[in-house]
Amino acid sequence: MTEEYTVKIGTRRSALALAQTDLVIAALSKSAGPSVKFEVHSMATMGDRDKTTPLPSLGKGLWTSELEAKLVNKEVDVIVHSLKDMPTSLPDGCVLGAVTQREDARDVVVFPRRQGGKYKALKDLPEGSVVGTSSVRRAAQLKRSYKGLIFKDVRGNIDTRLAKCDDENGGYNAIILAAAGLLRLGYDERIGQYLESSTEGGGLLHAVGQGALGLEIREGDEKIAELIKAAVDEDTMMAAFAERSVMRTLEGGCSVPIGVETKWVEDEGEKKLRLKVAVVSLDGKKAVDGERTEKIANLEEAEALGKSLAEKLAREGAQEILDAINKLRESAPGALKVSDA
Ligand SMILES: NCc1[nH]cc(CCC(=O)O)c1CC(=O)O
Repeated sequence: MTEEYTVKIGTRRSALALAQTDLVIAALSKSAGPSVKFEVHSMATMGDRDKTTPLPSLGKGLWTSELEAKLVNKEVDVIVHSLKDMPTSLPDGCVLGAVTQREDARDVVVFPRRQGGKYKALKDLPEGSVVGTSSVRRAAQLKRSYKGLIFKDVRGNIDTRLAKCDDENGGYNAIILAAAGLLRLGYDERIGQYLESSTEGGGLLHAVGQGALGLEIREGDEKIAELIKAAVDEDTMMAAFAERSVMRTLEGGCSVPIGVETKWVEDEGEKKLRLKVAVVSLDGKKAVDGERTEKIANLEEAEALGKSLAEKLAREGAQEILDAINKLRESAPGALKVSDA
């Protein structure tokens, strides 16, 4: 007889977080069968509640810590996170048990509806146009290529940000969002331009883990570890471990300008993982870029690839850039906000 039990799933309460949790439950139910029930426990985390403190000042676990406390005391058994919101070092007793198949990992430009499709790309925007993003990674990389654009904070969940973009009094001529969130919520038609390393006029590298979901579980919980294997996408998981290893090695949190891009490629007849990394100063004036392509067979090799490329970039100037940002964080946290508008 199959044992009947209930798996409690922790998640944030935003529309995107709930949609992502539904995707995971659908994947798990298929293999677990009818004897396993799923129960959703949603909550607003500090990052959801505090809408004014600059993100860099809220610390690393702003989207995750309160859910992890519930995991450790067994109020939930699995947490479904946007992988990019998960710090690279987890609390004692918590492990990243599964990474799901990636949605489009790229960042995208959304233009206000009132502009009526007048602009198709960032390079078409007139000098002095205002671009909304609260991410220093996005702003710093775009400042490299678009000297005439002005960057301004835009906070809130995806619906809030789209509304601010469309608001005539909001002052934005474009905002930057992750493709994954828009696609998962069915806002495909709002995507005005995809940004990636090869974008004409200037693109950017996405956040570590962007577009993938991370399932966090208790260390040693073999039953749940086995259950969630059904949600794993091996290629995404190895790529994500390489990306997270870059971040961990450079000791950057979500508030530092580190961009990555990973792709599985065919190289000399073999399948390899290509990892690109960019570390950029806040003003976009200094940047260190790197790329490496290697055969990767497991998570340890993926982490080793990320670590060795990160160490090389650190020696080539990335450490200097990050040290300057960390010094600023201590002396003037407000300076880490994006706004120069
Ligand atoms: N920082 C918030 C956040 N966390 C995950 C996503 C989108 C989905 C994803 O990247 O997986 C977003 C919104 C955004 O950056 O546009």
